Order: sequence, then structure tokens, then C-alpha cells
Amino acid sequence: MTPAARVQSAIELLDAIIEAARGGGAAADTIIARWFATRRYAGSKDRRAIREHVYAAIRLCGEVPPSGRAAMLALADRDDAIAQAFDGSPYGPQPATTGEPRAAAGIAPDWLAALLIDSGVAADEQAALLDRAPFDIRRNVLKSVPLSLQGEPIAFLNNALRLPPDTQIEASDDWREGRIEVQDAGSQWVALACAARPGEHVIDLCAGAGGKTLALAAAMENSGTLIAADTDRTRLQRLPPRAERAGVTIARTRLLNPGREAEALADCRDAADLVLVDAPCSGTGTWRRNPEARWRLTPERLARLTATQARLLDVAAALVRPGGRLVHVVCSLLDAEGADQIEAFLARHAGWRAVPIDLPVGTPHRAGLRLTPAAHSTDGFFVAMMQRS
Ligand SMILES: C[S@@+](CC[C@H](N)C(=O)[O-])C[C@H]1O[C@@H](n2cnc3c(N)ncnc32)[C@H](O)[C@@H]1O
Repeated sequence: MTPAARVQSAIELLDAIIEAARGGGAAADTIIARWFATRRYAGSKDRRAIREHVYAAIRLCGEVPPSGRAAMLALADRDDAIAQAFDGSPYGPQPATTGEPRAAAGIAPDWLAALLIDSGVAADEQAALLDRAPFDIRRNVLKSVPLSLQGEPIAFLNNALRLPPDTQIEASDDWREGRIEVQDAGSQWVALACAARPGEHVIDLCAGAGGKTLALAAAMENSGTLIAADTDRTRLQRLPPRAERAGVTIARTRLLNPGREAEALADCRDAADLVLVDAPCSGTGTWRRNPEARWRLTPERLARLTATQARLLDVAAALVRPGGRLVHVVCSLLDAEGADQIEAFLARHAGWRAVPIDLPVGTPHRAGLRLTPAAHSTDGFFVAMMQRS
């Protein structure tokens, strides 16, 4: 494909991604994968270049752009190679007309950028939310064989390595034998923040496909009980094969009904040493991996998420034994999902208090701790621990 044809392809893909973002359709990655599946003429270099154009345009535009062409023209104003592609050649985009509108550049929609500022996330920290994410792995301490993969160590995080972004780990023996898991350093830190110990009774209330469940099991040295619960059957079904590969024997999945979570966990009432609520959230801390998420978030969606988070904290509280711990985690830097939730929880629940988190990294933030791409080179997280008296 010519450079111009690649740019035209990126425009068409952006149009599909914009439409999906407006209508709640598929994620950008899915749309791109489907698009390439029906265009076999695009070689690997074409695919890489088109993907890069698409993601550069998504990163550039804080608001949903009016069109893929307007987004690409905004990128062209900053990148001569892309500007030259608007040449009217066969399969390429038509030249820009005088005064043709460009999409606005920005970090996030205005309402969301304002909420980030209110949450103490300054403009330079907001910009870092859109950096390229590193590729981190966690060494599984349940396997004693040394790793053959090489990578950069991550300060204070003894079992983590940072690898070159395009490393194909799934072809490695380390991955096949369960000696490593792909996990952002921030996720590894928040799993460690739980301070799960061998022999404990632990509930991972929003376990998804089990990224943190497996890290908790490793911290527990595969001893104790570990319930991995979630309302999403598809995600939860991915956990048992991952656990088997990792040699984790203590994790048991439990599928929950949305709104009736407590019923499925009635046997655990007042019993858990630790409940982790890795809550569904806006994901403002993961824009490095998923920059188009900021086009999908609306004030209404955020309000629904914060209501669910508050409800899940209440469900979790009923599962914790006296003296036990409740850890709230969100991969978001919005206070509405983090520090405000903790204050509201403590106001609703007498007999609970926030306790300090014992980690060598993180920035104290109200009742919890923050990790950010700018300060800690991790995804953005808020984590807080409460203890029942
Ligand atoms: C941030 S993700 C969890 C990621 C996972 N802990 C990990 O480390 O990979 C949030 C999870 O909450 C789940 N969820 C949403 N609503 C829920 C509910 N009412 N009860 C339990 N889990 C819920 C979602 O299905 C999603 O898997």
C-alpha cells in the first residue's frame, strides 16, 4: 500500500471507531482486527502503519472528532508525512480544501478534564495518561524455574520485569509453563497492597479473568481459600485455565448475578480476612492502553459506575470478619471513584476505619494511595484499605 492509501485506510477505520464510540459499539482494537481480517492485501508493515495512524489520531483528540478525516487532518497539521499523503492519488485522501475543519486536539472532553483537575491531576499528569504504556510482566513465584526472558528490573518490585513493547511472550517457554503473567506494574502493586497472607480466606469480588486473583494466590503461597467472583461469565471462564497454567490451586470461581451478589456469597458472610473490590470503573488510569475510552465516558455513565462501586463496597463489607480488611481499587484517578467513595463508605459504616497501605511507592491521596503514569510509570490507580473493628 502507498503511504497515502494507509492514511485513507486510517480515516475509514477512524470513522468506524467514532461511530462505535457514539453508539456504544465495539472497541477500537476489535474494529481494527475485523477490518484487517477482510483486507488480506494489507501486509504487516501496512497494518502497523495504519494502526499507528489510528492510535495517534485517537490520542490527539480529547473529544470525539466529527469525522475520521477531520481527526487525520488535525494529525497532518503536526506531521508532515501525513500532510503529504493528502495528495489525491489513487486510494489516497483528497487534498484538504481551504479552511477545511480539523478535529480539536485535547486530553479529554472538557467536563472530564475539569473533573481530573478537581481530583488534583494537573495538566502535565493528564498528558502522561496518554503516553505509550510499557510492557510489564510478573514472575510467578509459585514456579521455581528461573526465567529465560530478559527485561529491565522495576524498582522495589522484585518479581516484575519491563520488556520491549513488541515482545511476543506467548511463544516463550516462560509463558507456556506459567512462570510469568502479563501485568502492569501498577496492578502488581495494588495486589501487593492487599497484603494477602498464606492461610487467609480471601474474596476477589470483581475478579474478571483473574489478573489480581493470580497475584493474590502467589502472595498467599497457594495456601488458604481464594474466591474469585464476577458477574461476567466470559471473563470468569478465562480464569481456571490461567490458574492451571500458573500452578494456582486455591482459586475457585463464583458467578454473581448483578444486583444479587450478596446471595451468591451468603456462605461467606462475616468470614473473609480480606475482600478485594477491584471495582468496575471509568478506566481514566488506563488511557495509555485504551485512549478511545475517553470518547465513550459520559457523566451519566460515570454516575452509574460510582453507584455500582458504592453498592459493591457495601456488599464487600458484609463479607469481612471483625478485624478483617476491605481493599478498594480503581484504575482511575477521579476522586468520585476513589477517595470520595472511601469517605462515603466510612460515613455509611460505623466500626470501620481507613488504614495506611504499606508500599514503598505511591503518593498518599486522602484516605488512600495513588499510582500514576507520570510519577510511577504505571497505569493510574487509586487504592485504599479499610479495616473492620
Ligand atoms: C477492573 S475489572 C477487574 C479486573 C480484574 N480484577 C483483574 O485484575 O484483571 C472490574 C470487573 O468488575 C466486574 N463487575 C462489574 N459489575 C460487577 C458486579 N456487580 N459484581 C461483581 N463484579 C462486577 C466486571 O465484569 C469486571 O470484570
